Amino acid sequence: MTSKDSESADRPSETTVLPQPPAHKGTITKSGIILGPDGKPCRSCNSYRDMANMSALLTGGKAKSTALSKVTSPPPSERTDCPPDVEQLGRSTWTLLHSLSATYPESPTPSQKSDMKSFLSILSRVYPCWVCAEDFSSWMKQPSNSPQLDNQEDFGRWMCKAHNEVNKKLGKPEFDCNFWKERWKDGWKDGRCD
Ligand SMILES: Cc1cc2nc3c(=O)[nH]c(=O)nc-3n(C[C@H](O)[C@H](O)[C@H](O)COP(=O)(O)OP(=O)(O)OC[C@H]3O[C@@H](n4cnc5c(N)ncnc54)[C@H](O)[C@@H]3O)c2cc1C
Repeated sequence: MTSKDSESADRPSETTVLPQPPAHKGTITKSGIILGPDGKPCRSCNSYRDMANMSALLTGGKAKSTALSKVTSPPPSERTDCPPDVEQLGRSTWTLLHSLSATYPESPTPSQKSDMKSFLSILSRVYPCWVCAEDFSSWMKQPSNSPQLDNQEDFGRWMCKAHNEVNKKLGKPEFDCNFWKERWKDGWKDGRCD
């Protein structure tokens, strides 16, 4: 066995990585606050803003010392090191995901394709916002949405389509995927990223 053979033997083949349900689940309260598996408000599933609004509604504007109010106040403006809410986590994750597509090979090897397919499958199970993970996982499972990994352009456009799916769900404007490379790889033609 060559070192290349043993390397590929250690890797999961494309067919062995089956989509699984997200690893951690919780529930959604009637008031719309997403709880984690521990029954507490899930910080990475809600925005600080939504949790603060909900807390104000529940307490009639007065803060109470409950599990909810402990995570519902927006982070004090003087702090920049608070745990991420669903929006901060999302922005950071999209930055990673689009940057992965921007540096994906033009002609990937079978094992590079397999690695990326595994990564996306695992991400859709372990993403800390469990509702986001569930939706992302079921979207990817549809045959027309399976990751396009034959080359960098296909992957960049697939990632843009995946992100637009979430944008649509959240009522945000869709991004024009013709510009994915300017946004995430080359910089805009106006030179302001140089
Ligand atoms: C896999 C995944 C699933 C998510 N699911 C949910 C969810 O179910 N509920 C929820 O509340 N939040 C979810 N989020 C978070 C959500 O997508 C946003 O990240 C968050 O709301 C912050 O949005 P934003 O407006 O700051 O910009 P983001 O949507 O985070 O985008 C960051 C930047 O990417 C660029 N961009 C936008 N769209 C595209 C695109 N299609 N292609 C290329 N570049 C683009 C823009 O320049 C934008 O400023 C999810 C995030 C991820 C990674």
